[in-house]
Amino acid sequence: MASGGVILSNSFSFYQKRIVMSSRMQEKNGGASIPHVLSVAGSDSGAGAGIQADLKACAARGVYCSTVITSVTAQNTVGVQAVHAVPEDFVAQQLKSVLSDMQVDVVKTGMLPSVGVVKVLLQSLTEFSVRALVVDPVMVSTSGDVLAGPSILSTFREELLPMANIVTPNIKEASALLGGIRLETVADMRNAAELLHALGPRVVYDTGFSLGENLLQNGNVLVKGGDLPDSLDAVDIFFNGEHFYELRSSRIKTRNTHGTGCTLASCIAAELAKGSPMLTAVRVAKRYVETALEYSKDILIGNGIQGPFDHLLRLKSGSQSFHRKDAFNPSDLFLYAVTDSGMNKKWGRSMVDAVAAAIQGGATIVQLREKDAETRDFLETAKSCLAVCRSHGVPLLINDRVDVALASDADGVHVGQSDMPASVARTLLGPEKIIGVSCKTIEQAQQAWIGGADYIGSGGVYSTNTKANNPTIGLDGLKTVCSASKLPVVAIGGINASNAGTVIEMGLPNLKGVAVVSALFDRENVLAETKKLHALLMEASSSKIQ
Ligand SMILES: Nc1ncnc2c1ncn2[C@@H]1O[C@H](COP(=O)(O)OP(=O)(O)OP(=O)(O)O)[C@@H](O)[C@H]1O
Ligand SMILES: Cc1ncc(CO)c(N)n1
Ligand SMILES: [Mg+2]
Repeated sequence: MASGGVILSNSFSFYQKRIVMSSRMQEKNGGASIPHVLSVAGSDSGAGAGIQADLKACAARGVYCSTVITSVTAQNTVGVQAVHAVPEDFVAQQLKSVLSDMQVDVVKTGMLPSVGVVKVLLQSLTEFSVRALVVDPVMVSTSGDVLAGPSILSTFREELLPMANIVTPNIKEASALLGGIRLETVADMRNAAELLHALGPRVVYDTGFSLGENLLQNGNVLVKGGDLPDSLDAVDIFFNGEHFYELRSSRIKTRNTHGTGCTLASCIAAELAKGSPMLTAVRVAKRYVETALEYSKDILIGNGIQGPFDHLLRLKSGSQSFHRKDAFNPSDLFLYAVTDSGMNKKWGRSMVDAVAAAIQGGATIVQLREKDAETRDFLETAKSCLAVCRSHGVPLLINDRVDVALASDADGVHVGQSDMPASVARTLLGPEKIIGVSCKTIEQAQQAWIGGADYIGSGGVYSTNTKANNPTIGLDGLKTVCSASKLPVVAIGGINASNAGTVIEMGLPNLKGVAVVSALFDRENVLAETKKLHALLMEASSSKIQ
């Protein structure tokens, strides 16, 4: 059962036909299928919960998310100001548009504002097959506003829950579904999970990907304890019909918990779409919510009691987009300082002092090159140098170590031919960071361009003792690479005050500057040497061959 396994269920036998059809279509198109969640939910104008949370959660988990909007809410961090239900036949139309065209793996439901909408959804699920149904039985927002009234309870209980592979009520929703029973302790939550399991959900779930003991899974219940009174941990109870699992994480002290429920359910759906077994999907989802809350605990959006959090873990002030003024500017390559800890140690100065002096002397970009440092020390040095560079608007790149660049939030990396390929570094670092690649040949320059680099470093132009076994390419080699490169070039290797002028005066196309190590750092006075070289480069630039 390699793809599209047989789904067994009390009423979902129609699944099989569709799965055979869809795998045939995928074969015909020849493309890879992408894990796909369809969120059937309401819109939250404040974008912390509902459809917006679902889209962000799926994006963060690397899964495609299509959307059927059941209701539009005017909502913010204060509460829900108004609700406008989308007509049922229009919900049906959206479902048909998505499901008739796209291969959806998992449907996740949020706000279903009327019995009619639930019926429309169930009808669609008899026409188009999916692998699993995740039901978040949204009823009341944290602000106390009603999102689905009590008239819907019996439809949830009798028609929706029996179709769900997992249902994820919070404490209030579990209580409402069970006729208003009291839920105040973890023991009450266990009891509720068992009672809800008896109502359904009992659809047998097949990931369709993995064989073995995880292949078939019974319907599941997750009672979420985010709102459990007096609880130090955030405790959720998972029950699969056989075993209870008490899933605990630390309770993050934050006001930014709006949309945790929607996010958790979407993340479960996303993991199922990737082929995870149910318990794994739930554990990953809980860990993801905890991580996102911890990251976002101090962000401030809105003036109400419950704020949204950051699903993509990128908004915190201090992330680079707040500091760098603009994208990579090739003229920053003009005087490129590459550090060397051995040299700085020899002259009795710290790396930060050396970098500060180089910047003061006119260095336009700095690369931190640490071949022997322990990772922890390298990271600390990177952070301190970054503070200096940021305060002067000078980009800081890290030699070779993409992990250190990421951890320190430096402006980018410079990689050699035997380091990580530029394309992989680009995937890890994202579109904003700077990537430079050392290239000796036209082919390497071409490859750097294809891989998404921003500039290339070409050399060694002259022989140098900062790099062992590094053949020089000379001025001719530099000329060849510069003429063919689609990227800006910085010349490197044995360049100093006595030869920098010659390099610049050649007027090579794309050559934007020179990179130097010893000429700045194997000297007693870094500030004076950098100033001298800067003046010389200015002079040479004005007289270069046009
Ligand atoms: N402060 C917190 N720290 C850590 N985890 C939390 C916190 N608050 C909620 N959670 C977790 O978030 C998930 C969602 O639980 P919660 O009970 O808040 O759902 P919900 O009420 O449906 O959320 P919402 O209606 O705001 O979308 C659960 O896994 C819960 O344990
Ligand atoms: C649209 C919408 N769906 C779900 C919730 C529950 O958080 C909400 N507040 N708003
Ligand atoms: Mg909820």
